[in-house]
Amino acid sequence: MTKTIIKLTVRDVRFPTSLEQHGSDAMHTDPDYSVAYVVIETDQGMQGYGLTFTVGRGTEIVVCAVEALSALVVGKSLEEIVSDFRGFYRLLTSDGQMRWIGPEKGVIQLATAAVLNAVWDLWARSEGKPLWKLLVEMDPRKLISCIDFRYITDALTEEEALDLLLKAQTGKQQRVDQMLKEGYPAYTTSCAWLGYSDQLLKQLCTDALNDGWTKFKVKVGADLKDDIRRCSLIRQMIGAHNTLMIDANQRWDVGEAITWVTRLAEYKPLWIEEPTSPDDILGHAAISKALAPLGIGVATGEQCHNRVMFKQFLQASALQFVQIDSCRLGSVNENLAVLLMAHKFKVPVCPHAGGVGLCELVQHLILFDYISVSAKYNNDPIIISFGYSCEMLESSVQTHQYPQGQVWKKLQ
Ligand SMILES: C[C@H](O)[C@@H](O)CC(=O)C(=O)O
Ligand SMILES: [Mg+2]
Repeated sequence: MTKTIIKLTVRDVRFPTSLEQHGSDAMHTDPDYSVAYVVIETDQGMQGYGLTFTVGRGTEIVVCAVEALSALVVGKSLEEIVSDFRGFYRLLTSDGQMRWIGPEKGVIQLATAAVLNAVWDLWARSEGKPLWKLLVEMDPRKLISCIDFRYITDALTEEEALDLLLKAQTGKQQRVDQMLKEGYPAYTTSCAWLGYSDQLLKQLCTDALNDGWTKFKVKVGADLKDDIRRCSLIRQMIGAHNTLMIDANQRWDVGEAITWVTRLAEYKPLWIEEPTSPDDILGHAAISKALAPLGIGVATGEQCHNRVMFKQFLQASALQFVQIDSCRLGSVNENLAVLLMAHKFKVPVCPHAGGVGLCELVQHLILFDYISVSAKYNNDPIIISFGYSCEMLESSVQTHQYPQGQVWKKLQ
């Protein structure tokens, strides 16, 4: 029986995280963690949930962009979409008029991500599977047919991508069993947001260590003296055996990044994340080259707006860790392209997940990457139910809806 999408709703949902500096970094000093939250509904009464992450003001613009795309979705059946998912991806990203405001970047790509995340969620739910399982059990040819290879064939052709997936079939069931038993390793960013006091950092770090965390990310970039103090403090607390990463959220120029990170090298960070503009591929290449002798890699991706950018970062050896983002790229379709390119270029994938819903969504993608693509992993349990884990508690959506939700009314 066909499932025709008859309705799409989108809401602006915001959490006032800036009040306590949760999520703060060197560039986003007052983020209110937010989402444009999409629900699609079929004529059979089934729903699919999708979202894209934002940080407060501006969410209303993403909501408008989702509304602009909705006419391309409503009226289509799920079967029609997934029988030519590449074509549907193109329909959304290559609309003769709307592509001018992208293409495949910025607000319109965030909106594409929210809509397509809802479609993938609907597809997984209609199959009664969590998204990762839908992907892992899908025929490799079908998976490939969901990817738009336009602009990336100089780095990865369809045939090569299929070959990578077919090769990774070996040992797949073992990896599924291992993941169900052990889960996939994760890192925490929650102890060391830039606006946190040293006292709070210490307390959160102690709690995280007690909970078994072994990998910690610290925000840096605003003040070198503060960074030295905070990195020294956290390194002392976690010991030499645990992993430290640092994240500057695009704060520096290229030369400044090299000098600053060199000053923090004694704390042995595994990577510096987003040292400079997310669009500066050659700048990232220069930073990578300068920091390699110090054993520090460059990570980026949370604001890397499409597969074409990732392609060039990989071709230019400008990053050592690929940070896919479930809501920045054009949903699962575009993330599949990036996972496969990263595998071809032998660069590990460590997803970005600081934001509403991102941890929930990206766990599906990294499980797929480990089981069906890279077969490489570095160990923390994860819990997943049906779909793409995008559904929010309706009570929470209503309380936080901007500006009419109770939480926001109280703050006015
Ligand atoms: C504004 C966000 O909290 C950002 O700082 C998240 C981020 O950079 C990360 O999780 O990495
Ligand atoms: Mg980051």
